Amino acid sequence: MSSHPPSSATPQAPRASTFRTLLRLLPFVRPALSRIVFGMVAALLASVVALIIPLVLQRLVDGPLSSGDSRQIWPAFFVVIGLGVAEAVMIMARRWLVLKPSTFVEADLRNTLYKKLQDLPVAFHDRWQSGQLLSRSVSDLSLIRRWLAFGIVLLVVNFLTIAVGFVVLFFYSWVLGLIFLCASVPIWIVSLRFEKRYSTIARRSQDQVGDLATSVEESVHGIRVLKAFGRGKHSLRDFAKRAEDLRGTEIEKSKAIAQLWLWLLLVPDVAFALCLLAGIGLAANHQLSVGQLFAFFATATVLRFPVESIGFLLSMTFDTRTAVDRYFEVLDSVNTITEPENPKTIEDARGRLEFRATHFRYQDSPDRVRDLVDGVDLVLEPGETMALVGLTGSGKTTLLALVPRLYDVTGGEVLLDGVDVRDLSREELRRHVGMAFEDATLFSSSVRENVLLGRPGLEGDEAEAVLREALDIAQASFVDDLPEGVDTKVGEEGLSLSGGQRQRLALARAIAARPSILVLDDPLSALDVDTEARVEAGLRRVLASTTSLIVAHRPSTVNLADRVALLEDGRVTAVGTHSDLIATNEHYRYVISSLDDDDNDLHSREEVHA
Ligand SMILES: Nc1ncnc2c1ncn2[C@@H]1O[C@H](COP(=O)(O)OP(=O)(O)OP(=O)(O)O)[C@@H](O)[C@H]1O
Repeated sequence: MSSHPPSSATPQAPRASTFRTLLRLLPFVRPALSRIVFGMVAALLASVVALIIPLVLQRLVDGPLSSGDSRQIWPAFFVVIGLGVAEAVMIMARRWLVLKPSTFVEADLRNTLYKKLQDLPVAFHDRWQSGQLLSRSVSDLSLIRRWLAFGIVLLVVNFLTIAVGFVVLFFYSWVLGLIFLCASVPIWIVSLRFEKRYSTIARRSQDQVGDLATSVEESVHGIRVLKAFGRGKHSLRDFAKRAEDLRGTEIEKSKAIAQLWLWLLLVPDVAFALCLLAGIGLAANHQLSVGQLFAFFATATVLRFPVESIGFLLSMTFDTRTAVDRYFEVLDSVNTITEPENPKTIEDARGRLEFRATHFRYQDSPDRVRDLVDGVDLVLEPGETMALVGLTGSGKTTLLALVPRLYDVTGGEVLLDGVDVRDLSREELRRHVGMAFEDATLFSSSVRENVLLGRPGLEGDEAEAVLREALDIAQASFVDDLPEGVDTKVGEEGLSLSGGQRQRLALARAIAARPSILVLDDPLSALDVDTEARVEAGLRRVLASTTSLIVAHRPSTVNLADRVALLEDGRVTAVGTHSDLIATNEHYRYVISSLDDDDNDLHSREEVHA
């Protein structure tokens, strides 16, 4: 799993404005846009209705209440009731209109992100912490959904309500309206300052959530190691520190919100008091009727919720802006493993593999270090089995990864039947090349699905035959003893199986793909000597028609190969049969003698292979 930032420590690119950032959601929101707009209209109507109620009250106070004509009270009463019901219906309509489409937008955003993650190269995943990706695809997206369903609608509507409300206040009394307007100026200043401060804290908080998710993911993933080494407490300390960092940031966030709230609560109260003072003076001088004064305060009360909620809605908007930023950081990542513009095809794959002056270095390797793969020239003829041998860390796994383009060469070429692998479509390349890794990864599905992963179109008897043959060659008949045979679910990452069992299934998966090139990264390391010998015998049958490049960590694996290539200082310095190289190459003898093998006698199992 990746272990490097981007995390909270990542320097940020220059920030686009909040509006521009949020606008990037538009392509995803477009299908839901009409409903969201209608939702806003419904919410706005609800606000307008709420603002009309004080008008009726004014008529009531200045009319029947002051004249004492009780008959006129009832119509006003029913009008107020009617307006109240209309407001409730509008609010319900708003919720109905926006809730459902926002879930579709969220699902679309999530699927797009997942697709992108599948498409991005291994080099991307090397750099990104899994928890950061997890938090982006779960909590950030749910934030965006809530903002779409609720935040943006109320933000727009509340601003409009406040604007309309101010006009109404001016309508009742321009003096009181002006006082109210001037008194609210500090709110706008504080809100603008809030944006800057809050956005920075929100970003830190969301990144720290990602760090925390990485911690959980790593400790769950490595629970066996932690338990075996009694590192639970250490891991807890590490986790607690990250949780504490997040708590600190959340407190900072709350303080910023609390400061804004202080102004949002204080300013209307002060404005109310000032207006009350001025209003009583105006009413005493008969410049304002009691009904108008009453309606003014009723309207100002209606405006209280929109004004107060602005703080919450702004913080929600800035949280969402951060979530959108984080989301698009992944989506904007460039996939360096590109599809060729004019892909070539290999009609009849023969399986000739050639490394021609191949160079490769990892993107974060320092300039002073020479290329890890530093000019490899190597040819594997069709049907040939080649073992790749070298000291640990010499770049064997890396060289193998260049064949299916898990990484792209940084110089030279890798050719398949004379075609540069970068000129083949990725889909075609993956059809020609099958791969099995030392750390066999299985998925939480059935044995059958895991083994036939590379043959998605296969069904019925044909699928069964391929499955059985692959399991047979990989010596994986243990699957028949599982509770539901090949339909048994192997659990998360196949952890219900032993390491050797997982390796055999991963090997069966590579075999079932029926590639013309098989790339095996020490696929038998977890097997006992006898099982390995049987697998080797099975492989020999398959490998006869398939070109294979096998990283060998045990002399017994070398035994499978027609020839052996020696990787030394980033180059292939010798190619030959095992016995030739033993006889002629000192470094090869040194490497072989340093390899771990339970069975040092290479020839002791020849009868098995015969
Ligand atoms: N994703 C990566 N990013 C940066 N450096 C890496 C990455 N993967 C491997 N390396 C470095 O490249 C070098 C070669 O690694 P590689 O796994 O290819 O060697 P190897 O010969 O297969 O080793 P072993 O025999 O121990 O399996 C190592 O020094 C390793 O630290």
